[in-house]
Amino acid sequence: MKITTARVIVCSPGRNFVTLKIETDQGVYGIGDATLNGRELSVVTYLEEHVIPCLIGRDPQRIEDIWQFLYRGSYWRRGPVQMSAVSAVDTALWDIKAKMAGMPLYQLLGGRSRERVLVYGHANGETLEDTVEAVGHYIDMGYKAIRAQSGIPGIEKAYGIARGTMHYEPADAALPTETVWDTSKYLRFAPKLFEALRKEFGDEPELLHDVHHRLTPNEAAQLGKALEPCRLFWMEDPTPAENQQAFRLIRERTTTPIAVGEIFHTIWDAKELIENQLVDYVRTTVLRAGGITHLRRIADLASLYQVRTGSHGATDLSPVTMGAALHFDTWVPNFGIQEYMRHSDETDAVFPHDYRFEKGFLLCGETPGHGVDVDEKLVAQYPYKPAQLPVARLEDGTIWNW
Ligand SMILES: O=C(O)[C@@H](O)[C@@H](O)[C@H](O)[C@H](O)CO
Ligand SMILES: [Mg+2]
Repeated sequence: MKITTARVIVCSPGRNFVTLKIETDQGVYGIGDATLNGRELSVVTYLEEHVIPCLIGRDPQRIEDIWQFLYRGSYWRRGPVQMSAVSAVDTALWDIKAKMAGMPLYQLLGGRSRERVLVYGHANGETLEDTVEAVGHYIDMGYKAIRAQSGIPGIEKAYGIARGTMHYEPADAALPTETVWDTSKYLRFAPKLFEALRKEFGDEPELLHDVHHRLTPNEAAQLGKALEPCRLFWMEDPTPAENQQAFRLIRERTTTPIAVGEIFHTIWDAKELIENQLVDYVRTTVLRAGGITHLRRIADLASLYQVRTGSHGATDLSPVTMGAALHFDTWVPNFGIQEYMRHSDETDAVFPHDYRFEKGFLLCGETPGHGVDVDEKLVAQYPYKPAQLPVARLEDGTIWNW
């Protein structure tokens, strides 16, 4: 069996997506997601100039060998551009293998570990009251777990505040939008939000919160401690994880569960955090860390330390990533939760898929492969639009973590 062609498909049905389609001499093809939000075209070039020429003529069944070839063979290993490209290839090859076997992907991975995949939705509001209302809306839709992000009094345009209630798109302009951040206002406000949510909705719903790398370890410990009575499912990315040891300080001071990893690219980014049990959930997904092949290694390491998965699932990861992630989640023994930020109707139409939402859970389909395709005719209606992620500044103008 041979790879005959591989093509990169760029489209913008509401937001930009980069998709890889690998075709074979047996008529079977596979689809992978290579979207790197705000830096999309760098991955397009990496794939077109450096990866695709190496794929033509290769046996697509040799997934492991192709992974090693692309990872080790580049010499310049790791990083978001390379690993998004490797992820797309790997996802497409698993799609091909599963289609050849006539099985849904989760069967090839080892079969079903659960009937359905618990997901959390995104409730956002400009004020505390709006956010409480938005959480109520998700509860009404059947969600069991909800992430709450709110505007903060005195801060204009902080992270995570959606324009509508259902869709949030941070990459909103061709040049980065500048947002403002103030840690002390945030630290005073966040516990009030979660106290109000518990008061309104009681103990039952799982509540999550994304700190988006904004705090120092000490501030993160203060927040975790203040949120303990509100019993969060997790506090996400409380501080940047470049220094993995920074999490020791947070861990020693609070029992609020911690999730990290949406910007990790390999097992090395997560290794110390996992081995020292400094986090509870690892959020790395299929698209960011080398596809199914490498994510499986991260999950296996995590399972030795009772760390569970909590895959990133924002809308900049296309339905292709969501489909593959759901097969992974259906199999992986140490599953925790899956993020599910709904795609727009245009996006869903461009990427026909067989997964579905039911009462707070997602269910992957039974179609052979990962169950997601790309409609190449529709794609032509949505050309690429430059869009970058925002930057954050403190009130005095200092650049901060976004
Ligand atoms: O947890 C999340 O979903 C966020 O951190 C993302 O929305 C993130 O900001 C985007 O994926 C960036 O592209
Ligand atoms: Mg996040």
